[in-house]
Amino acid sequence: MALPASAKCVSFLINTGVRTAARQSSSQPKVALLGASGGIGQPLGLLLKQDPNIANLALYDLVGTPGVAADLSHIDSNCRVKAYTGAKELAACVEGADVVVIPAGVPRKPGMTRDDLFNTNAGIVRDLVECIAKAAPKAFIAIITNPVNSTVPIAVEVMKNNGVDAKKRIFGVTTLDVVRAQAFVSELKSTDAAKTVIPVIGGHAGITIIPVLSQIQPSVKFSEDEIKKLTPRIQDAGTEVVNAKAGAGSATLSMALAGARFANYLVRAVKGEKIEACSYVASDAVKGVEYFSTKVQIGQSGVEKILGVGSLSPYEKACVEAAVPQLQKEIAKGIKFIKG
Ligand SMILES: NC(=O)c1ccc[n+]([C@@H]2O[C@H](COP(=O)([O-])OP(=O)(O)OC[C@H]3O[C@@H](n4cnc5c(N)ncnc54)[C@H](O)[C@@H]3O)[C@@H](O)[C@H]2O)c1
Ligand SMILES: O=C(O)C[C@H](O)C(=O)O
Repeated sequence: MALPASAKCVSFLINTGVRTAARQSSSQPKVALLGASGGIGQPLGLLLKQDPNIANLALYDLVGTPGVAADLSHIDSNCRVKAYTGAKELAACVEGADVVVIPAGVPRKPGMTRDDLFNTNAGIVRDLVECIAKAAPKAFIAIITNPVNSTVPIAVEVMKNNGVDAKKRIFGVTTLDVVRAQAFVSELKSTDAAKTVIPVIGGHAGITIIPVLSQIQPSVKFSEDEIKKLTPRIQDAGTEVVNAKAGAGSATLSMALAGARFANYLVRAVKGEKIEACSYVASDAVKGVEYFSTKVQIGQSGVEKILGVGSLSPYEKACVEAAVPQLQKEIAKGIKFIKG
């Protein structure tokens, strides 16, 4: 028996942890996915193809996009898929996009930090954003490519160099940290994973990842010992996957879910909803750093409100203090890469 259309498309939206307000528009959003043939790109494309909010999906990579697009286009959802391959087709891919999602770049191998990817990935993000600045300056940009703590400032600076103030439209995707926190806690505490909501603040590398377990909804009590075990587990979860994959890359499937969830927030914001979600953005939430992840309110113009870190436990406050110097260094490295 055929599933009703509404049931076909929505399963990955479970536990968005999002509060919504007014819905205004029913336009036909276009999402461009850069790095679409990769470990994240392919399953992310699969999920985006099923998102009923997305009308057009443009797939870009250096290789392989015709095959991925042909495959995805045989799925019976209403979203139209088109392939773009190589730098000459990038502008056409992003032109008219409401949201550009970027997982293009190399992943870690065991023993590497995310910052070790800087030398390769910083240039990739710079060049992609250079083109977006010209062909789609109003697009929301969701950056997955590591090191996110540096690639987001790189993107903002490239836009600035092109005369575009895109600070409010450039988002570092930290949704996987939220997804992991919710998964680990619901497993430990036998709570409903679909209803467990945990903000994760800071950045996206090691000790800059700060799960705010004290703000969990619905309320759950943790012992000090549980908090001291859960926090580093969430901070090191990416490394756990890198080691388990033993040289074959980093998180791709859970990241695809997280990327699709975040892209869904952005598309719905473009269409007129008010979305509250965690993201690493240009922010004044914490003194001494220009970029920080907290819950933000996203609307049609991008980040409308930085919702701040909220009330933190003494342990979480100490985590924020410990994260600031690393964030400062990684943000400065990104800015210097563009400004010289
Ligand atoms: N933010 C997060 O939470 C998070 C989670 C997981 C992975 N990542 C990061 O995502 C990135 C991608 O990971 P992956 O596992 O998909 O890697 P992958 O190597 O499997 O895929 C990367 C894709 O990018 C493409 N690519 C490379 N340079 C390009 C360019 N200039 N233009 C367009 N496409 C280009 C490659 O051809 C490849 O298809 C890595 O940097 C990884 O560290 C981030
Ligand atoms: O850990 C990585 O290198 C990939 C990603 O940032 C993750 O958190 O899984």
